[in-house]
Amino acid sequence: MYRTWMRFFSPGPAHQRLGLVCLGVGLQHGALPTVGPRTLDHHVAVVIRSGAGWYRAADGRRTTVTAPALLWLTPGVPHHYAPDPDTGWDEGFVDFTGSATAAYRELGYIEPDRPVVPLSDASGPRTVITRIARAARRGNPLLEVETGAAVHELLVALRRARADLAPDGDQVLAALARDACTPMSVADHAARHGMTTAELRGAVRRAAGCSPKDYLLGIRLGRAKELLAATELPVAAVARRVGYDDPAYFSRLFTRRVGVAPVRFRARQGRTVPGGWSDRVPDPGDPPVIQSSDTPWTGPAQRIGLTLMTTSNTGTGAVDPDVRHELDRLRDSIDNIDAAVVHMLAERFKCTQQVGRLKALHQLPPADPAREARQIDRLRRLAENAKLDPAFAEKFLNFIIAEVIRHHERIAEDTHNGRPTHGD
Ligand SMILES: C=C(O[C@@H]1C=C(C(=O)O)C=C[C@H]1O)C(=O)O
Repeated sequence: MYRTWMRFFSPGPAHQRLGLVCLGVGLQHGALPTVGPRTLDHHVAVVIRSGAGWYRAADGRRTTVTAPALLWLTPGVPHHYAPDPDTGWDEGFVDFTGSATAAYRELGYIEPDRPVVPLSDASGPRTVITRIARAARRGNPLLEVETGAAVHELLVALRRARADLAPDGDQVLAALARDACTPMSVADHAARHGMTTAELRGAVRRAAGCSPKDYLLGIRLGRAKELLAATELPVAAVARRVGYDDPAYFSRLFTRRVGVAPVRFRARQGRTVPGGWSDRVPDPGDPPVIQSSDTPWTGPAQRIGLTLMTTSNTGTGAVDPDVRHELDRLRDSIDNIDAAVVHMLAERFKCTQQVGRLKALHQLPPADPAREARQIDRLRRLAENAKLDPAFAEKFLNFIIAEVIRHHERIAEDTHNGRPTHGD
């Protein structure tokens, strides 16, 4: 016994030019009949979320398939598979084609040589397949574009769910991303992970589909674009902030990859920022949010029906007195801790102001990315030991350091212009 549901579509030439089109989607479970041997002219991702079965390749080799798993059916590659008749399996499949599949192969998202891919969890890909199935309803005027866009998402979800790539590669990438803007070389990064450069290259290629150099360049240029668009820092300062001592070299790299020079990129981004340009370095991991305030806010969000919470929802209403007591007790401690945090921060800023004045006097740059990288490393370790989220600790330190650097830049400016420095 089995149950099956499927839909097929025939996108026209304009949709084909999008680069990726969905040709069909299906959801089925039970002891499904054997598929093949057959060969297709397009791609199919078969995501098996429960059950077991087998897959036989063209050379006759048989592989056991245990959920959660992915079967790749790729053009021109013969395949033959079925669930075990006793257990059956539960699968979702998506048929697709298009010129973009070549790039996905190059990036390692589709591997025709590895038709059976163990997944660590099928729920992410399955959610996307269900969305495609919903978009496939008859009469949906956006069907082709909506399902095509979802195939891109499916490829990302499958890549993320692959059991073989999980923690190691991700950890290496996370560490590279964290230190991407320090002047560390690829060899330095490899050494930090106890790897040879070749091993690092292999790990990054498997995890991100590109070389470490390319991966670091992508992050550095992204950060540089943010600084160019959101601050007035001179290009040389932007170059330094993202790890290049030589601004001319930075400009050449930027121009080659982005297609326009940094100054030109900034000019093109030129737009009116409410409240003017900011000299604060925005933290990409912590985008600005609209704060709630005591005065009712009458901005566009309200005009579209968004209301911000402006009062405490644990006020004087009907709360059990014991709960109220416990809440008050905890909040007393929170208030004390907040006071200590403020006092400690004030002391820290007193020290950093002195560092700023020393730097200005001796013409040292306001920021020291290598020192920051060491501090972040240390703080993450401390956070881990203290059972605090290391990513949060890193964000918190970055937030403080950004403010310190802003002070240092101001002190340097004041010193060079002969003005008395701030904070005296
Ligand atoms: C305070 C300094 O200046 C900057 C601010 C830092 C901080 O707040 O800890 C660290 C490194 C510098 O980018 C310093 O160089 O020590």
